[in-house]
Amino acid sequence: MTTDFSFHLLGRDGAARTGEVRMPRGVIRTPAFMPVGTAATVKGMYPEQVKALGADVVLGNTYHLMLRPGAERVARLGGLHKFMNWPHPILTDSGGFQVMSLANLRKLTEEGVTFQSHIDGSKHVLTPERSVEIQNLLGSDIVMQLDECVSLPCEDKVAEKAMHLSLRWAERCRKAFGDPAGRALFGIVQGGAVPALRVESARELAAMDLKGYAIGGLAVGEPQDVMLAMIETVEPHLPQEKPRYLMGVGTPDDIVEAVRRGVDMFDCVMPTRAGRHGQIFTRFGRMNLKNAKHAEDARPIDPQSSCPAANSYSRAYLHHLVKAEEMLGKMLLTWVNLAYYQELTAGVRAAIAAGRLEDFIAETKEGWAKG
Ligand SMILES: CNc1nc2cc3c(cc2[nH]1)N=C(N)NC3
Repeated sequence: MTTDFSFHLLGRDGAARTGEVRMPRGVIRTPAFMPVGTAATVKGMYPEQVKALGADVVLGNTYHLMLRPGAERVARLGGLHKFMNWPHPILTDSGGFQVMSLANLRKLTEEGVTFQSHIDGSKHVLTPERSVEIQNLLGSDIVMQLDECVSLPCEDKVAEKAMHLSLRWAERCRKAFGDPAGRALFGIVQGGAVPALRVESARELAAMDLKGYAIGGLAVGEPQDVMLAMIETVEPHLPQEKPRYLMGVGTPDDIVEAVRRGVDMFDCVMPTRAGRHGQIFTRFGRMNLKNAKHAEDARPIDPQSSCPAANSYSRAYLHHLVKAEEMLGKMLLTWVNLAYYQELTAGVRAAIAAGRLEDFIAETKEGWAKG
């Protein structure tokens, strides 16, 4: 077990890469999909199940955990890994995005952001230093810088102001984080949909020599071609030897297209949230089990899937559970989706290692189209 944090490129296929992020709590095989565990739980899943699916790392959220149960309380109880019984790597988001999307009465200044909790209206402050402190209290393995997220579309000068503030906050996070063994601070590239701003952000962050780089401010409703164009703009300015993480992305198609363009890590609430609402992702494409056409379909979702939820329950039964809004329906379909996302990323890793990513993507998209 290593005491350091290191990234090893094990294979390439065009701009796509496969590798390993090695750290004390375990190895993250890339391209990696990180299930979202916002409030110290991957909703509807046992941690043992999440691990058994092949997930090497889960995501936690500073914003949610600082409000409830509180970062100091989690620290007093031994840290987030012990608290949620996930002894493997955890990446925590900094709160930058959630404050903008969830909190009330926000006031943003150079110092940081003050806001009211969406849970009980209590007042809170998040500065770069406090965000790093909270993530340290949680015991996070990969800490994200605090950034200012703008919602798209926005005026260029708004994106520029937010990008420059985020750079100054990255520097403050770097100073507050220091260089603790086995842990990493990732910067977040901002700049809205303005190529020149994105390039400036990437180059300034690369100069800070951080352990990894996220591309943020995307997957906020912009069309896929805008997101992919932004990745192509930023990618050449990010160090080849460090992990790239596309925040909040995405559908299976988003993921394979972003992998093709050099992204290594992903997180998205899509598989868990959609599963709770009866929508699933499979190698045959998407299905909505609310649809009456499944009411008497005795077939499992996918007999070839290794996931019990996909190979041992009829579509009719799952349709019934979804219509009845039964807890088990949410659990089984979350399991189906996370299993597929892990199966897809495992397939991508193997395809890159074998130099056949383009064939794999073509075969995969053919499967989705057949339905
Ligand atoms: C769902 N889309 C999404 N885009 C994101 C973008 C960011 C993020 C989280 C996201 N989620 N977290 C940040 N700290 N900054 C950028």
